[in-house]
Amino acid sequence: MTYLIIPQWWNLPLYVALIYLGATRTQLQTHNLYDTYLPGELPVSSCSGINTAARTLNGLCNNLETPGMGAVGTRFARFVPINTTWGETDDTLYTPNPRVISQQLFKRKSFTPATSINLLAAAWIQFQTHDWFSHGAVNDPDNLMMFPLPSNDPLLATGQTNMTLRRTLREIHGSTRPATYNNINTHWWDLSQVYGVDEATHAKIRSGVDGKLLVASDGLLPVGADGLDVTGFNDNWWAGLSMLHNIWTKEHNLICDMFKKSHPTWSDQEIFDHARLVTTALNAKIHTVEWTPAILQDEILDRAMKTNWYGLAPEWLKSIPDIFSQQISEAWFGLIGNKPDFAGVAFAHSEEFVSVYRFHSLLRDNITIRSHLDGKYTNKSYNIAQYAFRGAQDVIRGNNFSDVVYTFGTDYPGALILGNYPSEMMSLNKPGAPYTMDMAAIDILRDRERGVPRYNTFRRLFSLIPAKSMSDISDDPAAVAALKAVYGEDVEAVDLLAGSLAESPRAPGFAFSNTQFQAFILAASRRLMTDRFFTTDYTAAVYTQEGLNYIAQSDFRAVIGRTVPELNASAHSVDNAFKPWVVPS
Ligand code: HEM
Repeated sequence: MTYLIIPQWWNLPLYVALIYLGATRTQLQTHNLYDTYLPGELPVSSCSGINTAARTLNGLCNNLETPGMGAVGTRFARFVPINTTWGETDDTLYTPNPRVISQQLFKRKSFTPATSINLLAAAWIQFQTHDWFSHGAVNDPDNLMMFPLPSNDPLLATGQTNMTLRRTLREIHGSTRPATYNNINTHWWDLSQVYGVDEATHAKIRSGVDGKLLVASDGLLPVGADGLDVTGFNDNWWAGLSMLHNIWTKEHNLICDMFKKSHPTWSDQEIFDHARLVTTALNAKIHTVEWTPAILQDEILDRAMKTNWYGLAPEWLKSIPDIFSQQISEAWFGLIGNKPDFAGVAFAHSEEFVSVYRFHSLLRDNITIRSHLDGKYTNKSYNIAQYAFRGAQDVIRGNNFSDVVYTFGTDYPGALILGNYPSEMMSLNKPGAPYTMDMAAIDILRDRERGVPRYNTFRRLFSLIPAKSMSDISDDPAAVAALKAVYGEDVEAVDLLAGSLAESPRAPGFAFSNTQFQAFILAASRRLMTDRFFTTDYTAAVYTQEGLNYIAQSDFRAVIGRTVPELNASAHSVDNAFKPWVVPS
């Protein structure tokens, strides 16, 4: 297939643009899927004795032919050829100095808001990434990366001279193949951040009655000895995550009530399994047809995402026989309930996918709680140190839950641009971590360490036109000057995150760059089209018709209205719950 790159595809007429995005997905499926397992390396598992009509905790047996695919602890795949993923070595690993990039290029001097979305949208994407992936918080204590602080660094005054970071835990395959990294969560889109991926965690979150998850007497998640909410996955915790885990726990429990009523003889486990399927699919639908069109506010994107879920065909034409090729069928009928599509490569998230979601600039320096009754700010304000980790509880339980959710619905996150990375994230003290973290420097170093290509190589490998000079990256002279101050004229040295934050033009309404969007095109479809529970088994026999109807009839506004009824009207003041809610004047 001949593929023609159209840099500003968003200027094409709607249907031409949709065809172009479809062709781009095919191009990427052909050139950007690389398995990191050699044949026979993936541990063999069996599905005998497993209820294959339900999602498993560890992700085993989603794929019945290859039961281990996407399971907890399996390797990240790659979106770029394996021989390009060696990971940088000392001669380039620390160049330019990650701390210089952090302080000169990324650091927020004043807050620039992203005014097309609300703070819910920021918490939401981290909540989703915790479903899809994590390299884990442990890292390798015996293998450190270390680089000197730049000569003008204020930290030198404290006596600190270097910055240290533990390497990511990895599997080394000798000198012929690059190291690989394991996902400590399941790769599947299965809401594992809510349900957990192992028996011990899962046992703590179940009530044991009618399929429901455990909540405390105030209706919110219980708190563990570590001061964090008891839920499936609570790493890098903050108020936004606590809020969403609470909402989805409540939603799960409401779905249990529905099933208990219609199937009074079902056991706790039967209700749980069905409620998990429905809750998970509803979450995936909301992400696909609501969150994405909010963060990428463009008519083409809106249609493309709805096509992914529903297909282009009107309902009355959906009963015609599917005699089409896979691609036409996916566009006509949608991915959901269609045949699975692996494009010849086993499913797993990739390192490159992790990298394009380094969205720490979305975080606000302060969250000030508003009253949902009159929209006015209260005197309760929390900086990052106060709203992160154990501080999440102070926000969630120190206020009315409805006021917290209202605050997230009405306030803006930060824009994903240069110079807007919260400075508190550059001196982050995570409980249990061996050092204070400069998250901006870490974002840069992790990509280099894991062999994620720098910006221009990334563009080349993703069928995008590479930049010839800094001014090809951005049409904003200030951004170009900032890039040059750190990278000189060396456009090949620009890191993926730096180039992405600097990049313009963007499609109007896009909160992130077209370079990041290219990886998104591939991943957004793939996590749906490879999952048995979104394809072959998206049926009434597995979900129940009642379950399918529930998913079809719900959006995030409805979820908020059900789980926090006081906010029903506020959530419905907008056509999409991720757009800033209308505050009464
Ligand atoms: C206060 C809130 C947050 C805190 C405390 C936090 C903290 C962290 C920490 C400590 C890491 C691991 C650093 C390392 O590699 O050593 C990390 C990684 C990451 N964070 Fe955040 N983060 C927050 C919010 C967010 C948000 C809103 C996003 C948006 C998507 C995000 C996306 C990521 C991604 C993609 C990674 C890489 C994960 C991996 O390597 O598997 N984070 N964060």
